[in-house]
Amino acid sequence: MKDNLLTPTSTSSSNGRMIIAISLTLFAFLIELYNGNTRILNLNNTILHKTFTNTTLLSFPSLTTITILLTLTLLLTLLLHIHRLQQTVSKSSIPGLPATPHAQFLFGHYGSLVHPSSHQTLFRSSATPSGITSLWGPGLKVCASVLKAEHVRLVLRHTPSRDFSSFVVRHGRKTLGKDSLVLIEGGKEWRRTRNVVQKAFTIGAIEGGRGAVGECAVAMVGWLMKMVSGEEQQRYCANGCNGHKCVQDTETGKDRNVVCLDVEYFFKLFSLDVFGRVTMDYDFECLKKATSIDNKANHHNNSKTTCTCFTSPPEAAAFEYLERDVGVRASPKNLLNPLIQCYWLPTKHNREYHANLKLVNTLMEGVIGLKLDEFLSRVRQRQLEPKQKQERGGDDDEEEEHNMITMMLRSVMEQYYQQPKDQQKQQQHHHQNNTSSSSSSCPFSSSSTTSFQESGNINNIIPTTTMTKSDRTQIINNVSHILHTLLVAGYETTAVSLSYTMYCLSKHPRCQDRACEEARRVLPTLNDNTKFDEDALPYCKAVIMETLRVHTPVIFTTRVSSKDLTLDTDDDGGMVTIPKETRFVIHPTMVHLDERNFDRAEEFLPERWVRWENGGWVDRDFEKEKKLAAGAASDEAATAASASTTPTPPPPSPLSDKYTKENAHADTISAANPQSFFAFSDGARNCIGRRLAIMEMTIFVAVLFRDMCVDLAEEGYELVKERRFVILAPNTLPIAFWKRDD
Ligand code: HEM
Repeated sequence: MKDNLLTPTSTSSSNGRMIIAISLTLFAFLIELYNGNTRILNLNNTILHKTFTNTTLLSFPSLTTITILLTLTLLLTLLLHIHRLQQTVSKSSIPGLPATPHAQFLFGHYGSLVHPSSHQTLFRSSATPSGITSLWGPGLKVCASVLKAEHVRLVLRHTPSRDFSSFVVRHGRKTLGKDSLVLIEGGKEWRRTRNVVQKAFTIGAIEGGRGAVGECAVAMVGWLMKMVSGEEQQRYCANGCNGHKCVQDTETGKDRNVVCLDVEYFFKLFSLDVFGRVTMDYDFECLKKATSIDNKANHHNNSKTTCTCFTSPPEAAAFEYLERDVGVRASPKNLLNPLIQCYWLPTKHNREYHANLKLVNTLMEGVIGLKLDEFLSRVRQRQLEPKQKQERGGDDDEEEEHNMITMMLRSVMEQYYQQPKDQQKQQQHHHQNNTSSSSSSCPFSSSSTTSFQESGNINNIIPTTTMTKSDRTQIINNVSHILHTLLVAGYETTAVSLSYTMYCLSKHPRCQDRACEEARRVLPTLNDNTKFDEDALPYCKAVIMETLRVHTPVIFTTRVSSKDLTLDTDDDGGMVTIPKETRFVIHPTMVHLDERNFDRAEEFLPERWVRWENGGWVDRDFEKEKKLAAGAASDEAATAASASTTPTPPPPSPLSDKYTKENAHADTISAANPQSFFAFSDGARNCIGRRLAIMEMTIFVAVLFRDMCVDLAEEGYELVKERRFVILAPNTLPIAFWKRDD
């Protein structure tokens, strides 16, 4: 293990000397004053002089004297305290681990944590050889960070408890509701809420959404094609906008029509449309509305190369506003700004906030209300059926209610009607007292004492008489909060990930060609009967996995350990015990880009996830390849066996011929270990939307690259990432799309 760096850093020791010097000077001044000897400070005849040289000081101190002495003593104590804190933060937060520099006495390493560029220094500079770092969190909480995949897995699987700043929780709850899944720290309350959502995110429900995702992807790519061909140009991009343009292909010298867009905005529309159709059984028509508004009035020509003349449909704009609002209000910059912290102040910001929240709530509640009516009418019908038929009806229910929103309604109602009456009343009362719909209580909150269990048949639980108005409001509200939470967790993450995919593929045209080959083979035609299946598109899926590995959108996640964890610090048997209650900060990008976890970690190589076999791409089996390689090393027939661990390259094709050398380099990469991949976190608290997100993005990549190509739209463009709350997103990302001519 490295030497322990427990010595204070040079900055903090010079700060310490300065503090001691100031304290001593103040102390000397105090003594001088008390002796009435103010002449050395030339204070004769000043108020201070009169105050202190008056007889009152020596006989009986005046109120002013006491106040001044007290203030000075307090100041002195404070300075000494700060000095002590400075000394503390310069040491390791966990005994046995090296100290990490750049800690600050008030916020610890928080300042460096929030700046993406500082992560590298922070997490790597002072880590043990196995990648463990000790940190100070805000308020000098003890923190640790781990880089080795094995350690990360252990931490994430050990406990689902997260630790949040109280500001994030406060503002998050205001918008997403008191029992928002993402904001509950852990424990039984989290488990109950998670179960409700989990019941809706079944494999069947997600697979049932493939058709809708395919349709949204085809609509978006179809629109891009029209833009490129100029069919839509007149309407959207006329009058000087450079969104649509004709450029010369550098390789062939031929003219090429392209459309250039700042992509994140479009992927947000796509992601919202998909979310609506898959989870709410509702079509927001965001893309359609955004692209069919005659935007000439909104036309602005401030971008040199990228078309920006679109207006967000109101729903998309409202979701976007609320998503950003939490980040703005919880930002450390605004913590002391009452105009931002107080929701009730009549400011422009607050008016906009309330209007957007109302718009979103009205929309959600309207959709849920309709679904609830449909569901109730089915249940009532069944209640009227003869008993025998009711008993057989269980299976039909399952089929009929395979959409997510109905399944959520079902779980919420089961919970609600399983509770004793007095608890239902209590919740309604609580709801009525909270005029803001977003702060109502939830039936599966901690106040509920009933166990969360399968009820068997919901037909027997729902009252046969009409549901009371307050029951209805309560149920709609709870489902609305769940949907809003899911939307916040899944909307921007997906759009940002798709944007990064465009960036990676622009930099790696050889991967575009391989994705195109696969898409054309698997999706020879695109029509109403096309079956979209991400599992049949392993290469496109590998492109998504590799993008998420290299550009992980969620910047970090936290866990609070519930027991001591012993981890190795180096290869020589060194160990460290990290005490319970330690807060772990896990930074997935740093883990993914660490050579300990992935071979040639900095390179973008989808081939680490898939191999060519029997005329198509298949997922690579890391464990099997590892065993084969290990067996081969000890075996006589080493050469023959090791050949089977090296993926067979695909046969040359007209598309990939151009990139023979690059492809050969990619095909020799060793298999990725899926257990070292943490873009969706791990353990019981992993991302609930992982499957949906991968399905949505894989299908989009296949549909797009089947017929189109992408490139960076601005020469010399450099990817700059900005932090938005917990997401790291590209600042701008201008991408040029064009139609493949091969
Ligand atoms: C590329 C897209 C996505 C990425 C990279 C992503 C990533 C993550 C990560 C890293 C977490 C934190 C888990 C932790 O603290 O350990 C998370 C949580 C969560 N995600 Fe996702 N996510 C994505 C898409 C989605 C989608 C589409 C949905 C739903 C529609 C969703 C719903 C959630 C929810 C509800 C949680 C909170 C789970 C809990 O606290 O128990 N996510 N996600």
